[in-house]
Amino acid sequence: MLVIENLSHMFRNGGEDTVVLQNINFRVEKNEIVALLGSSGSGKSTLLNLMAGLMKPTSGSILIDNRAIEKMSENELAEFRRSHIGFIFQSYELIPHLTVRENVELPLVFQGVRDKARREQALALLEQVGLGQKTEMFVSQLSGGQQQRVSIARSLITNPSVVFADEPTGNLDTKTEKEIIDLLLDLNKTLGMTFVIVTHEHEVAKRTKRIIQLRDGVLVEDEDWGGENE
Ligand SMILES: Nc1ncnc2c1ncn2[C@@H]1O[C@H](COP(=O)(O)OP(=O)(O)OP(=O)(O)O)[C@@H](O)[C@H]1O
Repeated sequence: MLVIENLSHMFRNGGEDTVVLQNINFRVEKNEIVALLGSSGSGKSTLLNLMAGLMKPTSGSILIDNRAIEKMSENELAEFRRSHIGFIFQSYELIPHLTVRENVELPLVFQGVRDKARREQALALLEQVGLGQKTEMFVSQLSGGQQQRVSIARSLITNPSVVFADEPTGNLDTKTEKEIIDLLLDLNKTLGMTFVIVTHEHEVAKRTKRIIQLRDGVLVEDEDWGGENE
């Protein structure tokens, strides 16, 4: 359902070309949870930006649900992103003066979903991420780990085909990091949600069943090692 085909990208700065991704190929099936691992400068952010349709690749293709996103117009892409792709960011990107529930509802506001239906879906997801008691608090009153749970609930509310998590535990302590990855593994299992977790930490990556590793813009390893519990 996410297919990366012969993907290459270069940046052109004043006559000089920097090749950042070289002929990347992999596919992520529906219901999979994978880690995209690489050290700083390996090309993770560039790959993520391409997969999320935020940039067009120099060559190659990104298919999500059999649709080549690099071929879409800006409008098509904006609409496709809203309904097919979820995001989780290192710094949560929540709106501090809205409540927890309002933050989670926001993507549905943009889709024109009615009040009552929005509220019900948001409350159900907040229950699922362990924030059933905090729905009417402001996000600024929550801990980092709780804020990341809100952002996870928000990423799921449109029932996307894939959720991209960009260093989702980068701002969290080790214990909270473990809890957040536990939650993503649980949501993968219970909802069948597909996650791509971008990280530079091997400790985080090895908790998923499959690790795709980038080095200097090249995919050096794509290992399905069975996961920690199997
Ligand atoms: N706009 C740009 N112009 C030129 N080079 C760029 C540009 N953006 C990124 N790069 C280069 O591309 C390479 C990969 O960068 P990228 O940000 O994708 O790596 P990363 O693995 O995400 O690193 P980090 O974990 O530090 O964010 C780096 O060498 C970087 O300097």
